[in-house]
Amino acid sequence: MTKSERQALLNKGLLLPLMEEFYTIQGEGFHKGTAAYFIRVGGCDVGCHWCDVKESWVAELHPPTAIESIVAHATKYSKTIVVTGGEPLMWNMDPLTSKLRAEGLQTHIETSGAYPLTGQWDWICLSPKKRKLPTHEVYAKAHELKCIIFNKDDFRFAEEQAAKVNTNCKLYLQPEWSKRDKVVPDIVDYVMANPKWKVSLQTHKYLNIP
Ligand SMILES: C[S@@+](CC[C@H](N)C(=O)[O-])C[C@H]1O[C@@H](n2cnc3c(N)ncnc32)[C@H](O)[C@@H]1O
Ligand SMILES: Nc1nc2[nH]cc(C(=O)O)c2c(=O)[nH]1
Ligand code: SF4
Ligand SMILES: [Mg+2]
Repeated sequence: MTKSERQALLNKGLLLPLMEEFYTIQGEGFHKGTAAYFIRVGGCDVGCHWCDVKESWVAELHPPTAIESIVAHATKYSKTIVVTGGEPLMWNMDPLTSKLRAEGLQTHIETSGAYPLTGQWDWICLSPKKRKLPTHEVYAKAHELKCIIFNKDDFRFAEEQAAKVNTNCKLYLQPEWSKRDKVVPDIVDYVMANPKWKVSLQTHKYLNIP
């Protein structure tokens, strides 16, 4: 395959830069505790300074992988598939999600929402970032809003984002991992005072699983 043929397939979402795929327990948010197969797609230019997967950022470092092979692996492990990254919405997610759904699998996404929403999703976890805000469409369609708390201004940002999502959207505050000791007491107080929010922890990091 020539370089331009490969690029054309990436542009269509028929190949995706695959960083890793693994079967684990969803650690975060509404589906925390549920066994799920994770597909981590490379490429992200949002640039969160505390990102826990910076190795994902440069798409070219991850092999362009046929979606048929990603789906074939996924079907062996789980009925619940979480597509994450990197920022998965930098790629056209229509072909991957239609193949996953054709196999009867539930499609979940973890996204900043900073790029146009593609794909058919059973669950959208939107985690907005100040540096590159979500699109209007993803606010309307998100099932879960998961705001990361690194400092006190992030509570203000979280409320601003909560005002933009649909009324059925579940609301979560999740401590930034490196600041957890400092911010957890503030999150606890905040959720007790504002019970429309729930706490989300990165439970996989406490369990020492991927
Ligand atoms: C690595 S991101 C990939 C998906 C997408 N780019 C996004 O940000 O939603 C997956 C989830 O981890 C969260 N996350 C990343 N780094 C974190 C950290 N240091 N502490 C807590 N959550 C973090 C993100 O906000 C997001 O909800
Ligand atoms: N166990 C586990 N749960 C997760 N939930 C969201 C994750 C992500 O990086 O998107 C993640 C992850 O990396 N591992
Ligand atoms: S948007 Fe997601 S993957 Fe990209 S830098 Fe931020 S947390 Fe990391
Ligand atoms: Mg993670």
